[in-house]
Amino acid sequence: MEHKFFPLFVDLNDKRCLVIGAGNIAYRKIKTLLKYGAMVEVITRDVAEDRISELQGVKVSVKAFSEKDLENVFLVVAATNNSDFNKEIFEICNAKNILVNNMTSKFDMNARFSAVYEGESVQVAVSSMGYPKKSLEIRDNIKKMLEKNNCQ
Ligand SMILES: C[C@@]1(CC(=O)O)c2cc3[nH]c(cc4nc(cc5[nH]c(cc(n2)[C@H]1CCC(=O)O)[C@@](C)(CC(=O)O)[C@@H]5CCC(=O)O)C(CC(=O)O)=C4CCC(=O)O)c(CCC(=O)O)c3CC(=O)O
Ligand SMILES: NC(=O)C1=CN([C@@H]2O[C@H](COP(=O)(O)OP(=O)(O)OC[C@H]3O[C@@H](n4cnc5c(N)ncnc54)[C@H](O)[C@@H]3O)[C@@H](O)[C@H]2O)C=CC1
Repeated sequence: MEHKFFPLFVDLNDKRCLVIGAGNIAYRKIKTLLKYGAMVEVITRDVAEDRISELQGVKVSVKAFSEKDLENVFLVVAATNNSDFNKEIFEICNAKNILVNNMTSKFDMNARFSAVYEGESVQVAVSSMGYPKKSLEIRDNIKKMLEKNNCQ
């Protein structure tokens, strides 16, 4: 369903975040979560991206996902390449009021990642309702503007 999301800055430090799926894009999402201090766990059918196994402090379980895995989880990333399964994960998490991102959809999630500019004393997050290319372009323009005006 297409509707506006509320922009919110969330403290992920020491929060349990569960990533389901372990491919190339999951790797990028995990790196982002780690950057903000999250405790990341991965559940996957197989590890398609080897760099995930090398990440310090990330627990990887090669097993089938079950609803029990959601206990005390703050944020879930549905990161498989199976959009039907990712949608199912979204529906389960949403019903439990768990934050859930879905990397194979524009709408079937309750939390989207954004295109971020990190300055020393400013953070800018851009979302374009599910269209990341547009967000990246706007983020890059904002970055230039802030740097030009010495507003980092
Ligand atoms: C809805 C959302 C859900 C989510 O993943 O959170 C989503 C969904 C999808 N992205 C897809 C593709 C790509 N996404 C990127 C990049 C990023 N995508 C990010 C966010 C979001 N992507 C959320 C909306 C954000 C918003 O509202 O603006 C960024 C900003 C943040 C991040 O992921 O951390 C990060 C940049 C990080 C950085 O560089 O700083 C690239 C480029 C690249 O990889 O280099 C491509 C390939 C090029 C292309 O195809 O555009 C597809 C497959 C489309 C298809 O196959 O057709 C879907 C699914 C779909 O559209 O159905
Ligand atoms: N949101 C975003 O930022 C982006 C999303 N995409 C989308 O991402 C998808 C491709 O993602 P990649 O990471 O390249 O995939 P990949 O093929 O590298 O990895 C898929 C992973 O999902 C796991 N998996 C699949 N089914 C599973 C199941 N039932 N249970 C548990 N794990 C399962 C696999 O074992 C594998 O680890 C494409 O559909 C594309 O549309 C692509 C670019 C960016």
